[in-house]
Amino acid sequence: MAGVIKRAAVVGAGQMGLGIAYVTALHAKIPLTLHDPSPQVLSKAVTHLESLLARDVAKRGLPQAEADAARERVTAVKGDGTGEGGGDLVAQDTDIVIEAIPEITSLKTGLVRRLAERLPPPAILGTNTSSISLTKLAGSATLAGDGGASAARVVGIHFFNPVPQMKLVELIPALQTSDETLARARAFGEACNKTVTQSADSPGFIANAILMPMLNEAVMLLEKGVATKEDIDTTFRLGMGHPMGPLALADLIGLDTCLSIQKVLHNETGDTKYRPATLLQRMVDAGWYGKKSGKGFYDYK
Ligand SMILES: NC(=O)c1ccc[n+]([C@@H]2O[C@H](COP(=O)([O-])OP(=O)(O)OC[C@H]3O[C@@H](n4cnc5c(N)ncnc54)[C@H](O)[C@@H]3O)[C@@H](O)[C@H]2O)c1
Repeated sequence: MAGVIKRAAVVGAGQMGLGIAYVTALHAKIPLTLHDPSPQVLSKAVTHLESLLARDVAKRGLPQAEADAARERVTAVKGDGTGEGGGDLVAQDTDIVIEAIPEITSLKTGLVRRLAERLPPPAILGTNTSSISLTKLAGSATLAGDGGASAARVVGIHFFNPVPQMKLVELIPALQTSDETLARARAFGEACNKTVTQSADSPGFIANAILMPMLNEAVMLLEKGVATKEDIDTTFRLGMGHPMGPLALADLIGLDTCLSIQKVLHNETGDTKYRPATLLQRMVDAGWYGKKSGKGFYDYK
C-alpha cells in the first residue's frame, strides 16, 4: 500500500539528522539508513544514538530489548545517498527520505533533485529545512513528463532541537504537495511521537518567522552594548519564563543556521527589518557556530 512507511532514510547526520533517526527508530519503529559524507560525523552520530538509548534504559525505564531493537534499525551509510562524492545509494524501496543537511539553498535543491531521480513516487521527499521555500525545493524535484507526480511528494517535515525532547513537528506543504503526501507525512510525524502543526509555505513558516527575528534582535542588543549576554539571557529566562535565553538558544541552534535562516527571511521578504545582525555574520565568519563548534556567544569546551 502506498501509504505505509516501511523503510526510511535520513540524509545529514548532524544534530538534527541524528535526532530524527532516533525518533524514527525508537518511536516510529521504522528501519532506516542514516547518511553523511563525513565518516567522523557518522561515527559521532552512532555513539550519540547509543548514549541516548542507554540513558533511556537507565533513567526512563526503556526495556533493554527495545533499546537494542531501535539501535538495530539504524544503519549508518557514508555519502549523501545519491552517489554525489561517492558512498552508497539510498535503497530504492525507501518510502520516506528526510534531508537534514546545512541550510544552504543550492545544497538542498541539488540533493532533492538527485533524490527525486533516484526514488520513484510515491516515496516522500521530506526536508527539515528551517526556512527555504518548499515550493522552490519541490520545483527542483520536478521531472519532465511525470505530470507533477515527483514534485507532489516533496514536503517540509520540520523537527525541533533537540529532537528527542521537543514534542513538535511543523508540516509545510509546497504549492505542489499532494494531499496524500501531506497525510502520510502527518502520520509519520505522529508515529515519531510528535504533535503536528501545519504552516503555509511562507518565509520562516510559523516558528522561525517569529523566533529568528527575536534572536537577531538579541544579537543586535549585544552588539550595541545595551546589556551583557548574561543579562539578555537572564531577562528571558526569569522575566518571560523561557527555558533558555535567546543567545544561548542561538548557540544551540547553530549560529550558521541562524544566519542562513535570517538571510532567507531578508531576501524573500525584501524587508529591512530582517537584516542579519553584523555581529552574527562576524561570529559565523570566525567559525564560531555555537555549541556544535565549541564556541559561540558562550564557550562549550
Ligand atoms: N539546529 C537547529 O536547531 C535546527 C532546528 C530545526 C531545523 N534545522 C534544520 O536542519 C538542517 C540541519 O541542521 P543541523 O543543525 O543538523 O546542522 P549540522 O551542521 O549539525 O548537520 C548538517 C550535516 O549535514 C552534513 N552535510 C553537509 N553537506 C552535505 C551534503 N551535501 N549532503 C549530505 N550531508 C551533508 C554535514 O556533514 C553535517 O553532519 C538545516 O536545514 C537546519 O536549518 C536545524
